[in-house]
Amino acid sequence: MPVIDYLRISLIDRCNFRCQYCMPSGAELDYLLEENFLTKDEIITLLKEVFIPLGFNKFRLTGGEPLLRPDIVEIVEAIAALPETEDLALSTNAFLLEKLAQPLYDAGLKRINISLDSLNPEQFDSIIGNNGRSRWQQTWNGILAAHEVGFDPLKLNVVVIPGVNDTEILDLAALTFEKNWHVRFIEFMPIGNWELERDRAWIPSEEIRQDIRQRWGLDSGTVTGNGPADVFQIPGAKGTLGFISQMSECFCDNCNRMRLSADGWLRPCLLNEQEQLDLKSQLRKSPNFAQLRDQVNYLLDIKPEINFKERDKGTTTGTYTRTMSQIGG
Ligand SMILES: Nc1nc2c(ncn2[C@@H]2O[C@H](COP(=O)(O)OP(=O)(O)OP(=O)(O)O)[C@@H](O)[C@H]2O)c(=O)[nH]1
Ligand SMILES: C[S@@+](CC[C@H](N)C(=O)[O-])C[C@H]1O[C@@H](n2cnc3c(N)ncnc32)[C@H](O)[C@@H]1O
Ligand code: SF4
Ligand code: SF4
Repeated sequence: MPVIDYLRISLIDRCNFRCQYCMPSGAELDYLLEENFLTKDEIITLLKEVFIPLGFNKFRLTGGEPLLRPDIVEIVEAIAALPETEDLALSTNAFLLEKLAQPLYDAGLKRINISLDSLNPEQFDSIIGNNGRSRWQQTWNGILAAHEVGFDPLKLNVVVIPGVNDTEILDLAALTFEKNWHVRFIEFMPIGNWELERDRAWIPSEEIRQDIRQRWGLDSGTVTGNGPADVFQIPGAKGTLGFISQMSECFCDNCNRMRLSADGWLRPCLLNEQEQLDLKSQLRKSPNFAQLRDQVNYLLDIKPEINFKERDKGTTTGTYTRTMSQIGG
């Protein structure tokens, strides 16, 4: 069994985008009250007193859109300053990144993963539900700013939606000729938008690889990461291609992570809504950290059982009550 040392920390459940596959426009979402978000100090206390003593040393900040947190730079700075932190990364849609790239880098963030589902501004706007105002250019500027500041690796996440952006796969893959970027194609998961799942489902990564292989060839590649991507490279390209194939190839055997929601619930598996632990309520009373560590340890012990018993249920019967943005995708 792999070591579980990677915590994905959701900082906020809100977002300035409404991606079709995640929180589609019109979907009724119950947002958390701000007073229920874990504060920077509470996050640091949980890391110091609970997670680091249990062996966690890799952290990813996500959401919702984590750059909407006004204290994002301070949170990065505080986690980066913990001597035990081995890896600190962020997932973002890059809309607010142009101004934040440098401060985040200076605060100690070294890795960044950015959602980018299309190179075509109209298509992009329709996927992210732009509400009448184009978001493409500001997002692209954010990506370029991250590149210029020196984030390396810089990963671009593409959720492939059949009939929508699958025609752009070769264009997106071709970005890796010019730039040392890591373009990752993600199979759409049935979380967040039932309509999309029922209509068009997902495209297996191997089909995408086949298209790329036929056009340019495809070798295996390497890139730093803690996640489930299989990495390849077009011969002669500067960057790499990653494939995240949670639907066609189960990667739960190698699962190394847990998730902490913005309101402080610890979730042992993305696709499982049982056995969650409410850390915030305990933290806000008079916390007994030894007891909290025991409770988290228990979740670590039963995690393999949760993974395998519940994953199939999650992908076929549609029992999720929270979207990726609410869980911390
Ligand atoms: N099924 C499943 N999918 C996941 C999990 N974590 C990430 N993913 C998928 O992988 C995509 C990319 O995740 P990122 O936030 O970029 O993180 P990562 O790939 O784990 O990060 P790296 O450390 O850079 O490899 C997500 O959008 C999900 O679709 C997980 O625990 N389970
Ligand atoms: C929930 S977002 C949060 C961070 C940030 N807002 C962003 O978009 O990168 C994290 C990741 O979840 C992915 N995601 C959301 N819904 C998904 C779904 N139904 N299937 C697969 N990936 C999904 C997004 O593409 C993104 O890469
Ligand atoms: S994928 Fe990220 S950017 Fe898109 S709606 Fe979800 S949280 Fe927002
Ligand atoms: S579905 Fe659950 S067990 Fe599988 S990789 Fe994701 S978090 Fe881990």
